[in-house]
Amino acid sequence: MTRDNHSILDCTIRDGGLVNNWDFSVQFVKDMYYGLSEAGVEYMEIGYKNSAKLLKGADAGPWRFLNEDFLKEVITNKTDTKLSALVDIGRVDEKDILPRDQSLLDLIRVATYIKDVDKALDLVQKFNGYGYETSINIMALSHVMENDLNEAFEEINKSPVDVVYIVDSYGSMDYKDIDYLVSKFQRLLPDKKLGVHMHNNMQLAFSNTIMGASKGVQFLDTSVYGMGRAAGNCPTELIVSHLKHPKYDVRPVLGIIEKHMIAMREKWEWGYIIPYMIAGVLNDHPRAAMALRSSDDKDKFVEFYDKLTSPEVMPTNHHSD
Ligand SMILES: C[C@H](O)CC(=O)C(=O)O
Repeated sequence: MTRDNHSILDCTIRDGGLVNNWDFSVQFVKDMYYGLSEAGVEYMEIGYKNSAKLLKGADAGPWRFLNEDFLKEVITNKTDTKLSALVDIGRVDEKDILPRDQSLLDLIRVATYIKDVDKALDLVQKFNGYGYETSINIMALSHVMENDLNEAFEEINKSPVDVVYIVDSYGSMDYKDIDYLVSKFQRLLPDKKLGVHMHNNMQLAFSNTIMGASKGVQFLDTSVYGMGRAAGNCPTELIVSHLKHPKYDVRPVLGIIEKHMIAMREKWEWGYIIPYMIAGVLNDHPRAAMALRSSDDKDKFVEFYDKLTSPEVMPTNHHSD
Protein backbone atom coordinates (compact mmCIF):
# COMPACT_ATOMS: atom_id res chain seq x y z
CA MET A 1 0.00 0.00 0.00
CA THR A 2 1.42 3.44 -0.82
CA ARG A 3 1.11 5.94 2.00
CA ASP A 4 2.28 9.05 0.19
CA ASN A 5 -0.85 11.04 0.76
CA HIS A 6 -0.95 10.84 4.57
CA SER A 7 0.17 13.44 7.07
CA ILE A 8 0.76 12.41 10.65
CA LEU A 9 -0.18 15.11 13.16
CA ASP A 10 1.31 14.44 16.56
CA CYS A 11 -0.70 16.09 19.33
CA THR A 12 1.20 14.87 22.41
CA ILE A 13 1.82 18.37 23.76
CA ARG A 14 -1.75 19.55 23.26
CA ASP A 15 -3.81 16.47 24.16
CA GLY A 16 -1.17 15.12 26.58
CA GLY A 17 -1.33 18.47 28.36
CA LEU A 18 -4.83 17.53 29.43
CA VAL A 19 -3.17 14.78 31.49
CA ASN A 20 -0.55 16.86 33.34
CA ASN A 21 -1.94 20.41 33.07
CA TRP A 22 0.71 21.13 30.41
CA ASP A 23 3.56 20.60 32.84
CA PHE A 24 6.07 19.98 30.04
CA SER A 25 9.63 21.28 30.19
CA VAL A 26 11.03 23.31 27.31
CA GLN A 27 13.63 20.58 26.81
CA PHE A 28 10.93 17.94 26.45
CA VAL A 29 9.06 20.00 23.84
CA LYS A 30 12.29 20.67 21.94
CA ASP A 31 13.20 16.97 22.02
CA MET A 32 9.67 16.15 20.88
CA TYR A 33 9.85 18.57 17.93
CA TYR A 34 13.30 17.56 16.71
CA GLY A 35 12.60 13.86 17.36
CA LEU A 36 9.34 13.99 15.39
CA SER A 37 11.16 15.90 12.63
CA GLU A 38 13.78 13.15 12.37
CA ALA A 39 11.00 10.58 12.37
CA GLY A 40 9.44 12.30 9.33
CA VAL A 41 6.23 13.35 11.10
CA GLU A 42 4.62 16.15 9.10
CA TYR A 43 2.87 18.18 11.84
CA MET A 44 3.29 18.70 15.56
CA GLU A 45 0.57 20.35 17.60
CA ILE A 46 2.51 22.42 20.10
CA GLY A 47 -0.42 23.43 22.28
CA TYR A 48 -3.52 25.56 22.52
CA LYS A 49 -3.68 29.10 21.24
CA ASN A 50 -6.44 30.01 23.68
CA SER A 51 -6.35 33.21 25.69
CA ALA A 52 -5.62 33.13 29.44
CA LYS A 53 -7.84 36.23 29.78
CA LEU A 54 -10.83 34.32 28.44
CA LEU A 55 -10.17 31.29 30.65
CA LYS A 56 -10.67 33.06 33.93
CA GLY A 57 -8.54 31.65 36.70
CA ALA A 58 -6.91 29.04 34.52
CA ASP A 59 -3.27 28.55 35.25
CA ALA A 60 -1.18 26.25 33.14
CA GLY A 61 2.15 26.42 31.40
CA PRO A 62 2.88 28.22 28.14
CA TRP A 63 1.68 25.34 25.99
CA ARG A 64 -1.93 26.12 26.87
CA PHE A 65 -1.68 29.79 25.91
CA LEU A 66 0.93 29.82 23.17
CA ASN A 67 2.80 33.04 22.69
CA GLU A 68 4.79 33.69 19.52
CA ASP A 69 7.83 35.25 21.25
CA PHE A 70 8.09 32.27 23.56
CA LEU A 71 7.64 29.85 20.66
CA LYS A 72 10.55 31.45 18.84
CA GLU A 73 12.77 30.78 21.87
CA VAL A 74 11.75 27.11 21.86
CA ILE A 75 11.80 26.31 18.15
CA THR A 76 15.00 28.02 17.10
CA ASN A 77 15.47 25.97 13.95
CA LYS A 78 12.22 25.20 12.18
CA THR A 79 12.38 21.96 10.17
CA ASP A 80 10.02 20.51 7.57
CA THR A 81 7.71 19.51 10.42
CA LYS A 82 4.92 22.06 10.49
CA LEU A 83 3.46 23.41 13.73
CA SER A 84 -0.19 23.53 14.61
CA ALA A 85 -2.22 24.94 17.49
CA LEU A 86 -5.75 24.19 18.61
CA VAL A 87 -8.30 26.84 19.56
CA ASP A 88 -11.64 26.56 21.30
CA ILE A 89 -14.64 28.66 20.43
CA GLY A 90 -15.11 31.43 23.00
CA ARG A 91 -11.62 30.89 24.41
CA VAL A 92 -9.50 32.33 21.61
CA ASP A 93 -8.86 36.04 21.28
CA GLU A 94 -8.53 36.69 17.57
CA LYS A 95 -6.26 39.65 18.35
CA ASP A 96 -3.66 37.14 19.62
CA ILE A 97 -3.32 35.58 16.17
CA LEU A 98 -0.55 37.05 14.01
CA PRO A 99 -0.55 36.79 10.23
CA ARG A 100 1.05 33.49 9.25
CA ASP A 101 4.17 35.11 7.76
CA GLN A 102 4.98 36.48 11.25
CA SER A 103 4.20 33.23 13.05
CA LEU A 104 5.89 29.87 13.57
CA LEU A 105 2.49 28.22 13.29
CA ASP A 106 1.31 26.78 9.99
CA LEU A 107 -2.04 25.24 10.85
CA ILE A 108 -4.77 26.43 13.21
CA ARG A 109 -7.32 23.82 14.19
CA VAL A 110 -10.70 24.86 15.53
CA ALA A 111 -12.36 22.45 17.96
CA THR A 112 -16.13 22.55 17.85
CA TYR A 113 -19.23 20.73 18.88
CA ILE A 114 -21.80 20.33 16.14
CA LYS A 115 -24.03 23.10 17.47
CA ASP A 116 -21.21 25.65 17.08
CA VAL A 117 -20.01 24.77 13.60
CA ASP A 118 -21.09 28.20 12.30
CA LYS A 119 -18.93 29.93 14.95
CA ALA A 120 -16.03 27.60 14.13
CA LEU A 121 -16.34 28.47 10.45
CA ASP A 122 -16.26 32.22 11.25
CA LEU A 123 -12.92 31.63 12.99
CA VAL A 124 -11.69 29.50 10.09
CA GLN A 125 -12.56 32.33 7.68
CA LYS A 126 -10.39 34.74 9.70
CA PHE A 127 -7.45 32.37 10.12
CA ASN A 128 -7.60 31.48 6.44
CA GLY A 129 -7.48 35.21 5.68
CA TYR A 130 -4.30 35.44 7.79
CA GLY A 131 -2.74 32.77 5.55
CA TYR A 132 -2.97 29.70 7.79
CA GLU A 133 -3.95 26.19 6.87
CA THR A 134 -7.11 25.44 8.85
CA SER A 135 -9.09 22.53 10.15
CA ILE A 136 -12.42 22.14 11.86
CA ASN A 137 -12.48 19.28 14.39
CA ILE A 138 -16.01 18.12 15.04
CA MET A 139 -15.89 16.67 18.53
CA ALA A 140 -18.08 14.03 20.13
CA LEU A 141 -19.28 12.75 16.78
CA SER A 142 -20.64 9.64 18.47
CA HIS A 143 -23.38 11.87 19.91
CA VAL A 144 -24.26 13.70 16.68
CA MET A 145 -27.56 13.27 14.83
CA GLU A 146 -27.33 12.65 11.08
CA ASN A 147 -29.50 15.60 10.14
CA ASP A 148 -27.34 17.99 12.21
CA LEU A 149 -24.27 16.65 10.45
CA ASN A 150 -25.87 17.04 7.03
CA GLU A 151 -26.75 20.66 7.78
CA ALA A 152 -23.23 21.34 9.02
CA PHE A 153 -21.77 19.90 5.81
CA GLU A 154 -23.69 22.46 3.75
CA GLU A 155 -21.94 25.26 5.65
CA ILE A 156 -18.55 23.53 5.64
CA ASN A 157 -18.67 23.12 1.86
CA LYS A 158 -19.01 26.91 1.49
CA SER A 159 -16.03 27.55 3.78
CA PRO A 160 -12.32 27.74 2.87
CA VAL A 161 -11.49 25.19 5.61
CA ASP A 162 -8.82 22.75 4.39
CA VAL A 163 -9.36 19.74 6.67
CA VAL A 164 -12.45 18.36 8.39
CA TYR A 165 -11.85 16.02 11.31
CA ILE A 166 -13.81 13.04 12.54
CA VAL A 167 -13.20 13.16 16.30
CA ASP A 168 -14.01 10.21 18.54
CA SER A 169 -13.84 12.24 21.76
CA TYR A 170 -15.30 9.45 23.88
CA GLY A 171 -13.28 6.60 22.39
CA SER A 172 -16.50 4.75 21.69
CA MET A 173 -16.25 4.06 17.96
CA ASP A 174 -15.08 0.96 16.14
CA TYR A 175 -13.94 0.20 12.61
CA LYS A 176 -17.53 -0.02 11.30
CA ASP A 177 -18.28 3.48 12.59
CA ILE A 178 -15.12 4.81 10.97
CA ASP A 179 -15.93 3.04 7.73
CA TYR A 180 -19.40 4.58 7.73
CA LEU A 181 -18.37 8.10 8.76
CA VAL A 182 -15.40 8.36 6.41
CA SER A 183 -17.56 7.26 3.47
CA LYS A 184 -20.20 9.80 4.44
CA PHE A 185 -17.70 12.64 4.87
CA GLN A 186 -16.01 11.75 1.57
CA ARG A 187 -19.34 11.72 -0.26
CA LEU A 188 -20.70 14.94 1.21
CA LEU A 189 -17.45 16.93 1.49
CA PRO A 190 -15.82 16.03 -1.83
CA ASP A 191 -13.42 19.00 -1.90
CA LYS A 192 -12.13 18.74 1.67
CA LYS A 193 -9.29 16.76 3.11
CA LEU A 194 -10.29 14.60 6.06
CA GLY A 195 -8.66 13.83 9.39
CA VAL A 196 -9.21 11.34 12.20
CA HIS A 197 -8.58 11.94 15.90
CA MET A 198 -9.23 8.82 17.95
CA HIS A 199 -9.19 8.04 21.68
CA ASN A 200 -8.11 4.69 23.06
CA ASN A 201 -10.79 3.85 25.64
CA MET A 202 -11.57 0.53 23.97
CA GLN A 203 -8.04 -0.16 22.69
CA LEU A 204 -9.27 0.81 19.21
CA ALA A 205 -7.51 4.12 18.51
CA PHE A 206 -4.86 2.44 16.33
CA SER A 207 -7.36 0.20 14.55
CA ASN A 208 -9.71 3.13 13.88
CA THR A 209 -6.89 5.34 12.65
CA ILE A 210 -5.58 2.77 10.18
CA MET A 211 -9.16 2.10 9.07
CA GLY A 212 -9.38 5.82 8.22
CA ALA A 213 -5.97 5.73 6.53
CA SER A 214 -6.92 2.72 4.42
CA LYS A 215 -9.98 4.62 3.19
CA GLY A 216 -7.83 7.59 2.15
CA VAL A 217 -8.10 9.91 5.16
CA GLN A 218 -5.13 12.26 4.83
CA PHE A 219 -4.62 13.62 8.39
CA LEU A 220 -3.88 11.03 11.07
CA ASP A 221 -3.70 12.32 14.65
CA THR A 222 -1.35 10.50 16.99
CA SER A 223 0.53 11.05 20.24
CA VAL A 224 3.83 9.63 21.38
CA TYR A 225 3.35 6.65 23.74
CA GLY A 226 -0.37 7.39 23.30
CA MET A 227 -0.20 10.29 25.78
CA GLY A 228 -3.51 12.14 25.72
CA ARG A 229 -6.58 12.87 27.76
CA ALA A 230 -7.77 9.85 29.79
CA ALA A 231 -7.24 6.73 27.65
CA GLY A 232 -5.00 8.69 25.32
CA ASN A 233 -4.70 8.59 21.56
CA CYS A 234 -3.36 6.47 18.73
CA PRO A 235 0.37 6.00 19.44
CA THR A 236 2.67 7.84 17.00
CA GLU A 237 5.19 4.99 17.11
CA LEU A 238 2.57 2.56 15.81
CA ILE A 239 1.46 4.75 12.90
CA VAL A 240 5.02 5.68 11.91
CA SER A 241 5.83 1.94 11.86
CA HIS A 242 2.60 0.83 10.22
CA LEU A 243 2.71 3.25 7.30
CA LYS A 244 5.99 1.64 6.12
CA HIS A 245 6.98 4.67 4.08
CA PRO A 246 10.69 5.41 3.65
CA LYS A 247 10.15 8.97 4.88
CA TYR A 248 9.22 7.66 8.35
CA ASP A 249 11.64 6.33 10.97
CA VAL A 250 10.38 5.04 14.32
CA ARG A 251 13.81 5.14 15.99
CA PRO A 252 13.68 8.85 17.05
CA VAL A 253 10.20 8.31 18.49
CA LEU A 254 11.51 5.42 20.58
CA GLY A 255 14.27 7.80 21.71
CA ILE A 256 11.71 10.34 22.99
CA ILE A 257 9.88 7.62 24.91
CA GLU A 258 13.06 6.22 26.43
CA LYS A 259 14.47 9.62 27.40
CA HIS A 260 11.32 11.18 28.82
CA MET A 261 8.13 9.25 28.75
CA ILE A 262 8.75 6.18 30.87
CA ALA A 263 9.34 8.49 33.83
CA MET A 264 6.36 10.65 32.84
CA ARG A 265 4.07 7.63 32.80
CA GLU A 266 5.16 6.82 36.39
CA LYS A 267 4.17 10.33 37.43
CA TRP A 268 1.02 10.89 35.38
CA GLU A 269 -1.62 8.42 34.35
CA TRP A 270 -3.07 7.90 30.89
CA GLY A 271 -3.92 4.98 28.66
CA TYR A 272 -6.17 1.94 28.74
CA ILE A 273 -7.55 1.84 32.29
CA ILE A 274 -10.88 0.27 33.24
CA PRO A 275 -12.88 3.42 34.17
CA TYR A 276 -11.92 4.93 30.79
CA MET A 277 -12.90 1.68 29.10
CA ILE A 278 -16.30 1.87 30.87
CA ALA A 279 -16.80 5.47 29.70
CA GLY A 280 -15.91 4.44 26.13
CA VAL A 281 -18.23 1.44 26.11
CA LEU A 282 -21.05 3.66 27.45
CA ASN A 283 -20.24 6.43 24.93
CA ASP A 284 -19.70 8.96 27.73
CA HIS A 285 -17.29 11.84 28.24
CA PRO A 286 -14.36 10.57 30.36
CA ARG A 287 -14.67 13.36 32.95
CA ALA A 288 -16.40 11.15 35.55
CA ALA A 289 -13.74 8.47 35.04
CA MET A 290 -10.97 11.08 35.36
CA ALA A 291 -12.51 12.32 38.62
CA LEU A 292 -12.69 8.72 39.87
CA ARG A 293 -9.01 8.13 39.08
CA SER A 294 -8.11 11.19 41.19
CA SER A 295 -10.11 9.92 44.17
CA ASP A 296 -9.58 7.27 46.85
CA ASP A 297 -12.10 5.09 44.99
CA LYS A 298 -9.97 4.93 41.84
CA ASP A 299 -10.20 1.12 41.55
CA LYS A 300 -13.87 0.71 42.48
CA PHE A 301 -14.80 -0.30 38.96
CA VAL A 302 -18.09 -2.06 39.69
CA GLU A 303 -19.48 0.80 41.77
CA PHE A 304 -18.44 3.23 39.04
CA TYR A 305 -20.08 1.09 36.37
CA ASP A 306 -23.30 0.89 38.41
CA LYS A 307 -23.30 4.66 38.90
CA LEU A 308 -22.82 5.38 35.22
CA THR A 309 -25.53 2.95 34.18
CA SER A 310 -28.09 4.38 36.61
CA PRO A 311 -30.49 6.82 34.96
CA GLU A 312 -28.56 9.93 36.08
CA VAL A 313 -27.95 12.63 33.52
CA MET A 314 -24.28 13.51 33.08
CA PRO A 315 -23.49 17.20 32.50
CA THR A 316 -22.31 18.21 29.05
CA ASN A 317 -18.99 19.88 28.38
CA HIS A 318 -18.64 22.54 25.72
CA HIS A 319 -14.91 22.68 25.10
CA SER A 320 -12.18 20.34 23.92
CA ASP A 321 -11.08 19.31 27.44
C1 LIG B 1 -10.09 18.93 18.59
C2 LIG B 1 -9.56 17.75 19.25
O1 LIG B 1 -9.51 16.79 18.30
C3 LIG B 1 -10.38 17.53 20.47
C4 LIG B 1 -10.15 16.30 21.21
O2 LIG B 1 -9.04 15.96 21.53
C5 LIG B 1 -11.29 15.47 21.54
O3 LIG B 1 -11.08 14.31 21.83
O4 LIG B 1 -12.44 15.93 21.51
